Amino acid sequence: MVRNCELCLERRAALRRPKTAQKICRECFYTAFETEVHEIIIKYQLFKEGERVAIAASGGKDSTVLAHVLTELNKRHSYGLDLFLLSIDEGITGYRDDSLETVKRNEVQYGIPLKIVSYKDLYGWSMDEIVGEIGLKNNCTFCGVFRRQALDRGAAMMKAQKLATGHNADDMAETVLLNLLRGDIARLSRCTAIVTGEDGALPRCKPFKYAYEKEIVMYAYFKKLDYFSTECIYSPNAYRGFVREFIKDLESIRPRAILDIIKSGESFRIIPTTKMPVQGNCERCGYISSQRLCKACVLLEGLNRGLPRLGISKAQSFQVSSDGNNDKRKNVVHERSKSRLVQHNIK
Ligand SMILES: Nc1ncnc2c1ncn2[C@@H]1O[C@H](COP(=O)(O)OP(=O)(O)OP(=O)(O)O)[C@@H](O)[C@H]1O
Repeated sequence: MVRNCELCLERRAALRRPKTAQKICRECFYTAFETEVHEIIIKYQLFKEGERVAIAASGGKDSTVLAHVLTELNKRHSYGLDLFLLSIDEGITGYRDDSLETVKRNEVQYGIPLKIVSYKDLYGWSMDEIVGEIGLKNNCTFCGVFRRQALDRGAAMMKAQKLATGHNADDMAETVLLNLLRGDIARLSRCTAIVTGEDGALPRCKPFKYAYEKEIVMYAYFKKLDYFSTECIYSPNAYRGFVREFIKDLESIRPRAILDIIKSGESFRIIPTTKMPVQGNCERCGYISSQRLCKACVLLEGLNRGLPRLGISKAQSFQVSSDGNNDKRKNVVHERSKSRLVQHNIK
């Protein structure tokens, strides 16, 4: 039996909404989804009028829907935002080159400018080259650390005042559980924040913090948005993948589980005596860091010296010096890598 939409009671129901299990029509789904994002933007004051906002755009479903929805809401509610797309080209042949083609089309479709920044230009290394050195295991560490800085640096080049990413509720729940499983209390206490880095140069926000991945996919599908859906060819992160599957299983039994995990994460309070990292700046590049050198500089130094595991090994058995020459194994310098040493300075 065909039922009418539970919200408008007029049009035919076309889908069951993953978040609420309501049977609704497409139009009511679009309205509900967009209204919820707008309400989150207003409630948490994610943007200020006139702000220049970089939308971190990978070409994937989340950031494509984010670019579409932010462009729409900016017009509809007169936010007065100066939006642009910011993409990082990690240099992954057969993956990022294809997804960047999607972002280039999005630039035309949404009528907002696009800036592309590459790892090769910033660090002297593409991910294809890094994987050639380190192999598949651990390559995500390089990619994650480098991307974080690359987004900040790209946004700074474009004089952005804020960065918006497409992290969704499933990503948030996954991060809460991962930090819990790793016993990473410092990260657990801050990973659910909807805005981070407010004390630094560039605050980041997550307008989709409460949006379900399934709804984002549905939105993109019904709106026929142009996005790229292939998984990264270098992502063998089994532990994260297991947590992801676990959350999907929980969601299938009880959809609210995702929001409840986020709520639990938000409720964690760190007892005041817990030793927390003190934020300072990297001695070499100036980027925010709780260590003398930021993680990107340590990883980069390892690559450039032919010791790619330098910043990966848990024991941190190698001392990294501020001039990069003090290592116990300083004689083991890879000539090819040495020639690539790139000044990595963001000051
Ligand atoms: N290469 C990139 N360039 C710009 N932004 C990126 C890039 N990779 C990731 N991001 C940003 O970080 C967010 C989370 O990235 P993640 O790698 O978890 O991908 P995801 O959850 O599949 O998101 P998406 O569907 O947007 O690719 C993305 O939504 C996007 O805003």
